[in-house]
Amino acid sequence: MADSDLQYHVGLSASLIEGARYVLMPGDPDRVPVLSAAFAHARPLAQSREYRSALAYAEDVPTPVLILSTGIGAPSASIAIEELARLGVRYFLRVGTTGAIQRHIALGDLVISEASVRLEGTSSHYAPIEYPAVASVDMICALREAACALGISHHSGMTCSSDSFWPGQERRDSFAGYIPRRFQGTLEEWRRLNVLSYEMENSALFVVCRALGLEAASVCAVVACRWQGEAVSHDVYAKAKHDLARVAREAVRRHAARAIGRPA
Ligand SMILES: O=P(O)(O)O[C@H]1O[C@H](CO)[C@@H](O)[C@H]1O
Ligand SMILES: O=c1cc[nH]c(=O)[nH]1
Repeated sequence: MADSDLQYHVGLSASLIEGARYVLMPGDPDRVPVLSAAFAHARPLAQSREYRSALAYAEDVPTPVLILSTGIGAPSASIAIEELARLGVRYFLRVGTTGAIQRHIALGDLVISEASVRLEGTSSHYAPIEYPAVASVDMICALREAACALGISHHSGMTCSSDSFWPGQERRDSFAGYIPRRFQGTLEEWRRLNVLSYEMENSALFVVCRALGLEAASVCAVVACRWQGEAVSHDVYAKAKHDLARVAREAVRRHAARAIGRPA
């Protein structure tokens, strides 16, 4: 493919990503070097808007692994999926942060999302609201196995993806204490429905990928415990991001070992 396939937003082309089939997708561009460091070799690729990228190599993964930040929120994540799919990427793993709403989940634990509540608007541009936002079973298995093998505390289950950080996640410290009526009491409702945590991109990732025939999953580090307060812990994140990177890399290795031989 010629460089005319340079994708408008992510600033990448097929030749730049060297046939990568997997992408690790953090929200925060600063997580790209952290994820890169989990691989034996990695090099920066491009920086375009919120999309910072690197290409990583692992001896036991047949193609390079792309790492690309998506910024905050579902619209920019959906743009990244569309543009990378055009370049041949097929497996999309979000490597994010999240706020727990269940009391048995501790700061620094990882949450593997099996499915996510669609409290965002982007996914409805791809499929009606009745369409479930579910992750790839094979990728969930690879994530669980990776976390177990590395001895990293983790949970798997439902998450909730909100278009806003404050009202949609019913944060009591929102400016002027403003939470619209439709979100009042929702944190407790999701908690009683066994939702594990809030973040902002999972459901769009799962719906867009399912709709387009791609595979997706998500692992997030818990940086807030909402029954303890609204604060997000930088100290916890500083340690947990390395656990996230190790689990992501090991999950790709395990998934790729099984995916070899599958039709492209
Ligand atoms: O840390 P990342 O991956 O950005 O994920 C979470 O953090 C951001 C909000 O602070 C949202 O993008 C949310 O989903
Ligand atoms: O509470 C949190 C923490 C991280 N990301 C979110 O969206 N919410």
